[in-house]
Amino acid sequence: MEAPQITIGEPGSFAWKVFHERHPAMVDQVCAATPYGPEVRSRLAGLLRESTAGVVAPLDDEAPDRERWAAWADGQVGRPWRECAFLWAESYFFRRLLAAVGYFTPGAWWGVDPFAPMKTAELHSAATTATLQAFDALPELSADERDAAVVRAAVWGNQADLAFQLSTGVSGTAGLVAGSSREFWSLFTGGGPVHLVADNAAGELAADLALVDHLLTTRRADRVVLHVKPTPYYVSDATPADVLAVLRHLLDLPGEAGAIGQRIWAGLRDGRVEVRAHPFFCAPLDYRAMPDDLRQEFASAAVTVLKGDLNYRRLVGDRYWPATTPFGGAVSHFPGPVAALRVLKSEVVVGLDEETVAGLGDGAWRTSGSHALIQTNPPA
Ligand SMILES: O=P(O)(O)OC[C@@]1(O)O[C@H](CO)[C@@H](O)[C@@H]1O
Repeated sequence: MEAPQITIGEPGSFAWKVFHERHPAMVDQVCAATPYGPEVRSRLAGLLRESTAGVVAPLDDEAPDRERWAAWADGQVGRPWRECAFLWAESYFFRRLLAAVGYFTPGAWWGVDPFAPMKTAELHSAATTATLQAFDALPELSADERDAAVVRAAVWGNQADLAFQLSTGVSGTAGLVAGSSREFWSLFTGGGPVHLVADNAAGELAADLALVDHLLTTRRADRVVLHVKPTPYYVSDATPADVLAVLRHLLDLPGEAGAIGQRIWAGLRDGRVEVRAHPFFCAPLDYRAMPDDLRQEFASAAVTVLKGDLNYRRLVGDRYWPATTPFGGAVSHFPGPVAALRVLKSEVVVGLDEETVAGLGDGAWRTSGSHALIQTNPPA
């Protein structure tokens, strides 16, 4: 029995606040970071008005993905936005934002990532710098400690503004509502291709590259496919350009961060690391609807690792599931062994035990970014 779908029309709900509070602030940030002219700013203002009080308008651009989006928008155009599913609505919002800033239009802003200034600032921030410096502790750790530290970095990197704790004296499990790095590593029983579906650029991506490096150097994977978004998405989501930006940043650093950058660079050149950007990663759909080519890839993977909140929502289904809904049941549609590394930043959660849910109470733990989870579904 499917739980109720999350829509954006419930005043005061998290999804409603994303559209009525987060998006206007984000548009202000985008317009402050790039000198868009009055036409672009007018289109962005119109998108905010439409998405908070109007009906869904069709795409009016000639982008390469237009036909794909026409199919994904079938049945949605003409509906009041407030009736739309949160996942669909926000995904369409970001696709419309790219059109509004001229990302698909030959001209001044063609192919210019409207979120690049924010991603660059985060990559050079004090928090990310501290995270990358903390990589120097990795070689001093035992194998188990390094396993735990690398996973901790990947999980909490999803909080974006967190410099993860590598010292073995610091608990990395504070704020975990489910799972452990031991559970994560138990999925890796020996070699094969690992697929890592990345989330955000900058600091999170740097931690993900450290995880990719660790998977290869510890022979849990003989190759890693790193999936990123084909276009800018949900503000900080990583694109192929962001992978290069983070990799080049690592290469300029001394110590372990630089060494990781060199090993990833070599891995890209010899094929042990591959970057892909399948259109489905910018689709407004959950992973039940993934196309056959992607399904076959994940089915043949030793493990698929999904990073972040949006991937989690797409994996388990963006619904008001009871938090104790078994994770394995919620992800049984996913081909092959799968792991979710996620900071909780929206209301969807499954796979928690009764005691944990009771202990967490009714606070903002679901959306505040204070808690995280590691959940796995091993091979059948
Ligand atoms: O996927 P990420 O980067 O971890 O988080 C994405 C997010 O910030 O955007 C959506 C709401 O705007 C939610 O899924 C979540 O709050």
